[in-house]
Amino acid sequence: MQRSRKSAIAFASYILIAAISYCGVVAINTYVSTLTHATIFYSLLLLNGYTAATITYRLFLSPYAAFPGPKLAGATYWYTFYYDAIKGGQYMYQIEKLHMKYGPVLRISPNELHIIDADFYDVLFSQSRRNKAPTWSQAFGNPDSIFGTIDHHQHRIRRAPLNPYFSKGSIRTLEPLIREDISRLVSVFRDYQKTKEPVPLKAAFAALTSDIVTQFCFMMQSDYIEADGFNVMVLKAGEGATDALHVVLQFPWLVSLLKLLPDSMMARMLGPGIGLLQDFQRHLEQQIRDILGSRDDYRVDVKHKTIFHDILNSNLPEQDKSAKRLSEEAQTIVSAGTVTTATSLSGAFVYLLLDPPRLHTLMQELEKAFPEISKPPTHAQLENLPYLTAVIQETLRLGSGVSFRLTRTAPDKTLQCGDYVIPPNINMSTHAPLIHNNPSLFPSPSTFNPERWLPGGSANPKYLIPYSRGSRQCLGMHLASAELYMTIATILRTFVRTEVGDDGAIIVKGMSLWETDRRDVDMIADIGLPRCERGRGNVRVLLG
Ligand code: HEM
Repeated sequence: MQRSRKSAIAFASYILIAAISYCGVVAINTYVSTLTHATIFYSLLLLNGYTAATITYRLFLSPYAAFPGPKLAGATYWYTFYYDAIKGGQYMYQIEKLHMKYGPVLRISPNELHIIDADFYDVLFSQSRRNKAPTWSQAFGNPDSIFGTIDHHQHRIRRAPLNPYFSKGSIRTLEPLIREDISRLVSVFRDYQKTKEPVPLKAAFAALTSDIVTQFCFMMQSDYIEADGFNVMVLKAGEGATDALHVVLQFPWLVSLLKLLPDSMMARMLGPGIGLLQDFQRHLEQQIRDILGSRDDYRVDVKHKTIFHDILNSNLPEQDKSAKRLSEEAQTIVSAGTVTTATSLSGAFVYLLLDPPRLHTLMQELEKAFPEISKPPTHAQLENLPYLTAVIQETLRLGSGVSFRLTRTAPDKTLQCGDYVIPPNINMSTHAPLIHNNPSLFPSPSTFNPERWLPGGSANPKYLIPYSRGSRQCLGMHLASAELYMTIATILRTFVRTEVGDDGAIIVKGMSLWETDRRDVDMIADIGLPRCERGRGNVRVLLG
């Protein structure tokens, strides 16, 4: 567009805004005094000037203005707000449509590009210097946690003491704890089997993952597995906390405001589960204060070592060892490590139980590798099972627990994506579900088809990105992997049998879906976590 035409549009916008405001002033003139009228008039005039200048800058002068996309999205954040906050997590789907019109690099807000080129993913989410876009730092209310840390170097420093705790080797030593917790879950499932009550699978798996992560990191026994109904309120509070995500992204100061409210008011606004989360947070804060109070002791090899001991023992600067920051870190780890894996675990059971032939193939593999139920294979042995691995890859493609768009900026590099040259410091984002559901990468993307991951299959592991990549990729990915492999294998092997009927059809015994189908797991909205149809999502099975 030529500069003269752009200026004409800017001028016309200004005139329009001024005219609308003037009409408003004339309308209220009847009701207010002359003095108030004058105040309103000049305020609106100032506001108009500011708005017109902002819009002119965004549309014509900003470094984002060179990229294609709807003008309204480039002019105002209300465009994003409309699709995500008002229409409920729909911007991801609108972005998909806009990519079809505008191409792989798209301006989706005044200061964000969305990029759909799967081959650019490893460039964007790389180990090189990448900052997080500031908008997302506050998104979950923990701006000083590793997740909320904007600057690349500061993120590296803060993450360094945590990496060994979550390394593959460390998770291997954790296997007895994971196995013990899965056995506790099996015992509770046996009670459900006796009473013939449907098992709420997602709540059960959230109890499992929550018990594992709190024991592993904080030596805390939350015992949600044995709690009535698996303490479903914790799952609901975790999910409920993201309900406000899109509003918080537009008004980040709301988080600080909410934190000032008394607990009882928070519970009334956000539901009773928040009370449990608050109890848990208080417990963590006490634990941190206790450790900080015995600063002389934390360097010795304590028996009940928690993640805080590692952070306090590290060379992190003193301000990063404050109780407030450690508490933010702890909250991030627990919330990131609970609902995410529970979503994938419950998804896997739905996909498999709806597909007896594929479940049969998996059961045959498991029975061979795992002949005695009392002697379960290790995580490493399970990782060598090709069909189980394919089932988990396909589950993570279709139903991973994170749907929000991940953002990065390259502060000191110009990046090239196809024909586009992206200057330093531009906020760029990608929605993993849009890559995972791209039919040119994964034909018939909504079909559960583990075979696509087997040797000779069409799927390329390069495009499977549930945990993201680069220096900020999921801290808990090895833990999540151990939980997925060990839980799926143990629960199936303990409760499920399959056989071929006289007519050649596969008969599944021991477990069946209860009032549950794909609608209970298929994502139709992005609320940070993938959200299924309203009123659905309570994945239940009967054990018999
Ligand atoms: C299937 C399960 C899981 C999925 C799909 C998943 C996915 C992700 C993704 C996509 C990110 C990157 C966010 C970003 O780039 O900003 C992330 C970060 C993170 N995840 Fe996970 N996650 C899972 C399980 C876990 C578990 C079990 C833990 C527990 C410890 C965990 C802890 C974290 C933390 C602490 C971060 C922030 C890392 C950072 O910013 O450096 N996640 N996860």
